[in-house]
Amino acid sequence: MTRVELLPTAQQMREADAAAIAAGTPGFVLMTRAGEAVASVAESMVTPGAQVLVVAGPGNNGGDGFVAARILQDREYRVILALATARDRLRGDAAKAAEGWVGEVTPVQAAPFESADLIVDALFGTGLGRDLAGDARLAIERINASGRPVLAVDLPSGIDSDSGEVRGLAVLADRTVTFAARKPGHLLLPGRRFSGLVEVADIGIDAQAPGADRIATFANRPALWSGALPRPHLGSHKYERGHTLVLSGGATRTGAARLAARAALRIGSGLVTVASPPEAIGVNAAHLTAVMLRGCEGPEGLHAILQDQRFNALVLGPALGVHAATRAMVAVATLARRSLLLDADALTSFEGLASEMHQAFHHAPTVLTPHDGEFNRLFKGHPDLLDPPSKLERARRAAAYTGAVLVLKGMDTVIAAPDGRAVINENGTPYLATAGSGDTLCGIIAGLMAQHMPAFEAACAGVWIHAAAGASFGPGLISEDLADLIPNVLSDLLN
Ligand SMILES: NC(=O)C1=CN([C@@H]2O[C@H](COP(=O)(O)OP(=O)(O)OC[C@H]3O[C@@H](n4cnc5c(N)ncnc54)[C@H](OP(=O)(O)O)[C@@H]3O)[C@@H](O)[C@H]2O)[C@@H](O)CC1
Ligand SMILES: Nc1ncnc2c1ncn2[C@@H]1O[C@H](COP(=O)(O)OP(=O)(O)O)[C@@H](O)[C@H]1O
Ligand SMILES: [K+]
Repeated sequence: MTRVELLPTAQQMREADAAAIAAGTPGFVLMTRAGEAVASVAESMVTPGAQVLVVAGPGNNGGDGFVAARILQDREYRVILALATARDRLRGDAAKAAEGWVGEVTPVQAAPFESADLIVDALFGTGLGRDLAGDARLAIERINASGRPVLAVDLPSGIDSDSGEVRGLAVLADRTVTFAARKPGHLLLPGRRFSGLVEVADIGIDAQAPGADRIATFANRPALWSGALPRPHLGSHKYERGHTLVLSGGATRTGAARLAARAALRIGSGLVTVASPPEAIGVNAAHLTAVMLRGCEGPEGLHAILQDQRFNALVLGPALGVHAATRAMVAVATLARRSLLLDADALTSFEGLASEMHQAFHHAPTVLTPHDGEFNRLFKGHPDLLDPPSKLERARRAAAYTGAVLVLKGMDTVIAAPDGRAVINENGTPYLATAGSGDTLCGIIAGLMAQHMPAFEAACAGVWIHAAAGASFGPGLISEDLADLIPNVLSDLLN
């Protein structure tokens, strides 16, 4: 929890590997340490003397498998080594590791998958370069059909290290031992689901320095943003803690705004006002206490309210309606240059009109919070933003395109900044998939921005706090609960 966790790309791992070798640790020593780590986790998964099937591929991932096989054999496990390539095609350290294996080498077609007590998947790791076919694919089909416990070396074979995508087919592992650092593919779906429990083994490589491409991806941990969390001081007055304005929908669609407003107040925004269309004033008034209420009719109404400079953060979108008036409100809010959060209908109103958002948000802190459906609608007609199979890449490109911080929601929420920084969240719970939970997230993030937290940090913190609040409640969670769970999460973070 206390350290920032960089998730290196496969390329950054190769650079870190080369740096360790240049600093005096031979590649074969790194491979030996990797194989030792695999062997010790394997031992923890079986009883003494168990039958372990190591399935090795053509590269260094296979090399790690050969080392692990030798160690387990020395420790008197019954090891069978199945190789998914011709032995004479092994090169470099992998060939050297294979020389250390004195047992038989079984072709994968003949390997006893179903009778193994444990299968060690050492087919492919960070070097997977294309969709699977041939012997390797057959081996994965057999592993998955066997029903036996599986330990993956570095990554479940078939999972793309950078994107978490399945390249044709992938091993469904119970556990994964990875080296030096987790990779984005361990946190992004579907890779996260295929990886099982992931352990990181220190093999003497420093993978925490971004590589030459400088594009850094991090796991969402408090260490990234807790220093920027707002902390009121003795002399703080409420206006210093910001004033969040949340736009309400019409008479039958007011709940979303109130959920966001309450969350903004709980996260510490000094004041929160719901701006309501005249016909919904009554229903909003009946439900609001600490949150204030103002009448607001359309874009002109919003323009008039924003003459008061103290409104410094806005939530626009939840239940506002999909129409031109919502687009006009977004234009008013953008011109007003306040911290701005756009969600739901504010995004869907721009369906097929994303070009109107091109570089629109560079002038003030702006956060967009689409789920996949909203993202796909918003960027319809922009294959460069929609087509990359990697969620990380889609979010990064959309952030660069709009100039806003992009929060692409889901179980593996990605937060991307226009400058290329990106963060993957992992502390959520499926209980957050409940009506109104996204509205609460809007209020949390806007409330943090109202307190002058920078947009990217506010988005990362907001996503984490929202998820921690949901997870702390668990079964039965409804979105009305979420705001009131924030204080406990906050006090853990601030103390
Ligand atoms: N970096 C480090 O710090 C350390 C890394 N270590 C370990 O090395 C692993 C990375 O090794 P790696 O680079 O040799 O790649 P790896 O994953 O074995 O696969 C490459 C091979 O697969 C082949 N191939 C690719 N796609 C294919 C496909 N679809 N279908 C069929 N073949 C395919 C490809 O062949 P080619 O593309 O050349 O035809 C090549 O032969 C890493 O995950 C970790 O376990 C540790 O030892 C210690 C330190
Ligand atoms: N399976 C899941 N695991 C973790 N978080 C989830 C899951 N499903 C949804 N969420 C989170 O719940 C929230 C739902 O938001 P959204 O889809 O906008 O719902 P709504 O419009 O009903 O408020 C998002 O923050 C999303 O990341
Ligand atoms: K593997």
